[in-house]
Amino acid sequence: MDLEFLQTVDPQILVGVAVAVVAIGIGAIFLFSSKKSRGCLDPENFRDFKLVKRTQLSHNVAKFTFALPSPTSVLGLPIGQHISCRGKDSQGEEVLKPYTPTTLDSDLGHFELVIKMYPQGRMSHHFREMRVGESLAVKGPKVRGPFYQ
Ligand SMILES: Cc1cc2nc3c(=O)[nH]c(=O)nc-3n(C[C@H](O)[C@H](O)[C@H](O)COP(=O)(O)OP(=O)(O)OC[C@H]3O[C@@H](n4cnc5c(N)ncnc54)[C@H](O)[C@@H]3O)c2cc1C
Repeated sequence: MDLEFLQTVDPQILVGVAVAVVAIGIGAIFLFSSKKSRGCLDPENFRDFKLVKRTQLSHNVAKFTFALPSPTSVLGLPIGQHISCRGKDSQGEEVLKPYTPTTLDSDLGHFELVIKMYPQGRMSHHFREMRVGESLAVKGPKVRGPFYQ
């Protein structure tokens, strides 16, 4: 392509066109990102997610698939962060434990947890007893410092 004509154009006009192109690009990126779903989690309040599938992976590990509100919903958990799950232990006492979904926001409409269940584990009891159709109370993202306590 012959670009010689550019040498005849006023440099101020060229700068103006370049600024306009960059501004349109930034605007398009902003528009695209603001249209993305903001996710289904609330860091302050628990929300219920229905268990739609349970797959036993080994004698004490199972994959739990939970439905999001719509087939196009995303969980909205940033990579490296985790959720807080609420359940009841074998004594009926409330227990909260952190878990890291194995799905990403590229997985629409559902999220998965792979859970190892310990014989004496308090939250393990909750997951062991969970059946398809029941709901799990989840809040997040749960962010802590670099060291988990
Ligand atoms: C950031 C983060 C993310 C996590 N993500 C996951 C996840 O995706 N999937 C998952 O399965 N767990 C995950 N965990 C662990 C989870 O939070 C619980 O600690 C685990 O499920 C055990 O909880 P519990 O209440 O059943 O056992 P507890 O009641 O806390 O423990 C009771 C007994 O169970 C046994 N036990 C418990 N945990 C262990 C262990 N780690 N190793 C050996 N014995 C143990 C011990 O005998 C213990 O005395 C995560 C933890 C953190 C900090």
